[in-house]
Amino acid sequence: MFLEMKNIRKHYGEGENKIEVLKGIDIEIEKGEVCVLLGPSGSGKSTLLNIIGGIDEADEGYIAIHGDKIEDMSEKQLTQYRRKHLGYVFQMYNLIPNLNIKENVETGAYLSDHPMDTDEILKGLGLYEHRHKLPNQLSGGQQQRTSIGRAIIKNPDLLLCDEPTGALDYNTSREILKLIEQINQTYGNTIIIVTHNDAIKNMADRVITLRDGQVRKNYKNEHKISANDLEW
Ligand SMILES: Nc1ncnc2c1ncn2[C@@H]1O[C@H](COP(=O)(O)OP(=O)(O)OP(=O)(O)O)[C@@H](O)[C@H]1O
Repeated sequence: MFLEMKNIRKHYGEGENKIEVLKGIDIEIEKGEVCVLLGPSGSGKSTLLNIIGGIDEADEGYIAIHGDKIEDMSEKQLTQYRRKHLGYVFQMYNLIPNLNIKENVETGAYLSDHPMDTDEILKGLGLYEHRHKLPNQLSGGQQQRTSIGRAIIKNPDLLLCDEPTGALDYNTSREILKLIEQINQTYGNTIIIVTHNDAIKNMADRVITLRDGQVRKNYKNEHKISANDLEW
């Protein structure tokens, strides 16, 4: 199993303010799967993604990648894990405003052992001609493509996408989802997409729904369609 989560629990606050955000999550994801994580606002999706990403810590339970438990890792190993295995795509792109598009993509290669060629990535993303521009000179879709470039330049085993289309219109969203699909097909990386958009589950290999900090549904999608055919 590529990614295994077992009895993940997480709370925030103490006493009267204590909220149980994740109440014992068990999930297994195979290598190369596109997994869509759905659930209402506040159900714990981003918290779970941040725990998988090693940015937040669970109170209980464990996450193992390739059989290596994250909780057993030293700070140094955790840094290695983030560096080697993980790419992160955020809803609001989080680009560095005073670096151009090429430089923003290159920040993702920092400290990576075998980064991919930046120009190749820029060409694949349709950003090559814009490479010398600053983020605020590009559309939302182009900025999101830049942030995807930054996440994939180190060719991560695991690509985590938190509402990657949340700020985009229908056509641009579909373009971004097609890009994510193409990355999965080309590099075989495992991809987790957190979204509010129910339609995106149709392009997934695995669909997981959270409600109130628990897994409500977890199934393999036998009738996967291409991102190009998604409608909402
Ligand atoms: N750092 C934090 N401190 C306190 N409470 C938090 C923190 N992060 C998240 N929460 C709370 O945990 C709950 C789950 O939040 P989370 O962001 O994981 O949900 P979500 O399913 O991703 O929601 P959304 O779809 O709105 O992004 C919410 O009630 C939120 O207010």
